[in-house]
Amino acid sequence: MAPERSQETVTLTNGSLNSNGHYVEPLMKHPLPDIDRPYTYEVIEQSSRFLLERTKHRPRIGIICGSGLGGLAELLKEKDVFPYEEIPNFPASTVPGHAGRMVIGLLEDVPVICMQGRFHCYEGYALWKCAMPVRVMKLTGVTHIIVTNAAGGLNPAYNVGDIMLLKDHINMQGFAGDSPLKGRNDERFGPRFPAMNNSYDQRLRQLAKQVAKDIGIDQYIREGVYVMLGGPAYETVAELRLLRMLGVDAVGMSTVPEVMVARHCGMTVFAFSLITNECITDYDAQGEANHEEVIETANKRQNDLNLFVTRVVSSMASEMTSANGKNGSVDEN
Ligand SMILES: O=P(O)(O)O[C@H]1O[C@H](CO)[C@@H](O)[C@H]1O
Ligand SMILES: Nc1nc2[nH]cnc2c(=O)[nH]1
Repeated sequence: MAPERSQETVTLTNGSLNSNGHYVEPLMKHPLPDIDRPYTYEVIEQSSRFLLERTKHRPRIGIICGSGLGGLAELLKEKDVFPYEEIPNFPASTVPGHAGRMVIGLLEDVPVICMQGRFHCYEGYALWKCAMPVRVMKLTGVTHIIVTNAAGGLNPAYNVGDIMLLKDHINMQGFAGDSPLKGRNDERFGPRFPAMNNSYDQRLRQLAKQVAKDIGIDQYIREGVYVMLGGPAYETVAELRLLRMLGVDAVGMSTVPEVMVARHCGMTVFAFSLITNECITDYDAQGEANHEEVIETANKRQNDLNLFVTRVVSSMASEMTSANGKNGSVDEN
């Protein structure tokens, strides 16, 4: 139907024609696809308030447990456990090896908030949704985050069972125009254009290397570059060869959105990959990547990793105490 003309403008369902007869789209009325509509600050606040009202702990350290690495959350004392389906606005965890619970409690004596299971974009979630729990943690008072993952070792010097401290990442989805920070920016979280160099805190990497030495696992420690691909398929030989040329050391399907959102809201980040399998870059190789091997390696390395993370958390909390007199807690309990 032809629009009704008035002298100055003509109103259409979604916009108007200006006096030159050009269609003018109304600002902000355009329905955005879900991918461009991250949760508002108020929605994130609702999730964090839900947690704060149900726990006495006030952690400043958050932990995201990667595939098969959720056993760490079992070590927490005086813990409060929140299945994701009970937390307002939380997506559901669908991957084996990801329990799907937020666990808040004491690791040794340090209060921590721990994601026992994370969200991946291959589960069908937008990148901002995969990373939304990081903002929830932020609004509960978290200032330092430990992000862990299971990854394929692409650097030929790496062995299965190694622990690669992330010194950098390649945001492959970003090359294609996707980002967990895409869409409207709310300055209460962070700036429109955040810097991403120095994302992986140097001081925490030093501290972790010292911890590894102290507990006798320094021979497994590596430092390298992680890439996140969308998954869920593992990589082809040609893709892996390309990634190696780009300087990638370990390949996974997570972490980058969480780290970007954490840096955007000013958190200090420490991240590591457990190398759970060797990336196959040889056309004649018989083996194939599979999630069972990933979980099996994670289970085998669980004890070392639990001790490693526990000690890293203790050392971080000591440093935070010296810096501001608080034992890794927003308010002393
Ligand atoms: O990154 P996390 O969640 O540790 O898991 C990794 O392991 C799974 C594949 O085996 C993928 O989800 C990949 O991202
Ligand atoms: N993309 C990818 N993710 C993984 N997660 C654990 N191992 C791998 C791997 O080899 N490739």
